[in-house]
Amino acid sequence: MATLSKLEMATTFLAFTSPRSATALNYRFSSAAVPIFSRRIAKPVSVRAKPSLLYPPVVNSKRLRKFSSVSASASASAPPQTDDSDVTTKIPPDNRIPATIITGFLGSGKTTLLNHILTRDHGKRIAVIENEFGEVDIDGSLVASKSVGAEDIVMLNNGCLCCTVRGDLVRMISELVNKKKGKFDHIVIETTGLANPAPIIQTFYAEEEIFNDVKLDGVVTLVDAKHARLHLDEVKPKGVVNEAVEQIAYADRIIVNKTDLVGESELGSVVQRIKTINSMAQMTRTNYGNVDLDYVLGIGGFDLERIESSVTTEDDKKGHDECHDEHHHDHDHHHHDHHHHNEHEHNHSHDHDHTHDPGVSSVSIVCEGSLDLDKANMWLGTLLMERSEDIYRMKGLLSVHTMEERFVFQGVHDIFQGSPDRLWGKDEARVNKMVFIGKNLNREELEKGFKACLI
Ligand SMILES: Nc1nc2c(ncn2[C@@H]2O[C@H](COP(=O)(O)OP(=O)(O)OP(=O)(O)O)[C@@H](O)[C@H]2O)c(=O)[nH]1
Repeated sequence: MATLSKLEMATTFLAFTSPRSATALNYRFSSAAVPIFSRRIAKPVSVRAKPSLLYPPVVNSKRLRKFSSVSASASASAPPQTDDSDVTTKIPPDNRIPATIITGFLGSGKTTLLNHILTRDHGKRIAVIENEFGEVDIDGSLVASKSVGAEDIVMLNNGCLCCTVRGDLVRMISELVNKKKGKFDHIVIETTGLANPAPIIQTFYAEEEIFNDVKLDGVVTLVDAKHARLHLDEVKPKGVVNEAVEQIAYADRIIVNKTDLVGESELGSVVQRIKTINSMAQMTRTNYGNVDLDYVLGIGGFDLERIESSVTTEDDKKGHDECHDEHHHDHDHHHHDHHHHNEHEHNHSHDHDHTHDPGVSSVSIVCEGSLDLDKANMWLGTLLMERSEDIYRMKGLLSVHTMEERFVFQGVHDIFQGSPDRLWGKDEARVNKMVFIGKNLNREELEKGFKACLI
């Protein structure tokens, strides 16, 4: 894993560069970086004492595709790197091999979907990585491997991708890339039904040898319409994650499968429940994983240039003059969830004011206006530092005062990617849009923090 030099480190987190020189950057807020942030944030008097997320310095183009970790040994007093060149680079083209993670609870239909993908005529050569517990006859379950499709099917056995065999996953992907580059166009990874997708997602950012050649295209989560509620509502002992909830929380696309086994109202209730957890993902309903392949391959769920589609809600399309008040939702008191989702019902008469949701939920903020750069850096930087464990995913599109371009960002826990994208239109309303998915999200706190950054 690459480590930033002291100079790079200092300039990475300080807001010295001109807006024109801003370009894409990936960060990981390693625990080692925390003391540095804490020290700086404790002295907010100095501009230097603030982490800069929104105006990252120019980094050389190779760096753009490299993941960098931050070391605590860096000196905060290193001179700033300035670059006044007229850098027009925005988000550079990304030619890395896309990889899709297919996850979902036990029996939800992951292998069925994989077979569907492999047997369809899409012209893509797909390498498959299967993760199963125990001795499983791969050819038995993956009928497609006998016919057309899979260029390579490799198997990770005896362990869960999220823990013991993560090193094997890295080796496998590296081997695929080194030995078979050019022979396949896409990698599909099927996880076990009990996997938590987070460590798998993080592998794509944390391992430099993977990050440079392979990009995460998206997380597709299968949900068994018949049994989902049972799994989602299962009360786990304190500190134990509910895998079914986690799998939905990290998803870019959700496939509610096995709809032939349930009635409309049961299906509607499952769909509502899913939306409380993840309001960002697109959702579809089907049987036997029968979906368009475009729905699962080529998603761009982690691409900065495709942030807008995930943060644009139905309400946004109708226009808005002021900040959305996302607490206008129906609340489900049987569980700890609140319905922070796009197809929400406007309920102005609610008399409860829960601000702290102990479950996994989504919070969206949509608000017109421009942000003060320093304040926004401080807010996002602090949020990442203090709440990254709880914030599973976030995506946003911001309007920063003095910045002609929109600023787009996405994050998974302590991994943050941000970049200016296109220019704001002359008559375009400068609307900020953000979605957070995570645990213990306090909507009011998030909204208050954001609003305090507005000019
Ligand atoms: N009725 C019905 N059965 C389905 C549907 N999709 C898949 N199945 C069946 O459900 C069973 C489990 O499907 P799989 O594709 O093996 O599920 P999986 O998620 O890979 O299962 P695990 O690997 O055990 O986690 C199989 O018998 C499938 O044929 C569906 O939409 N409706």
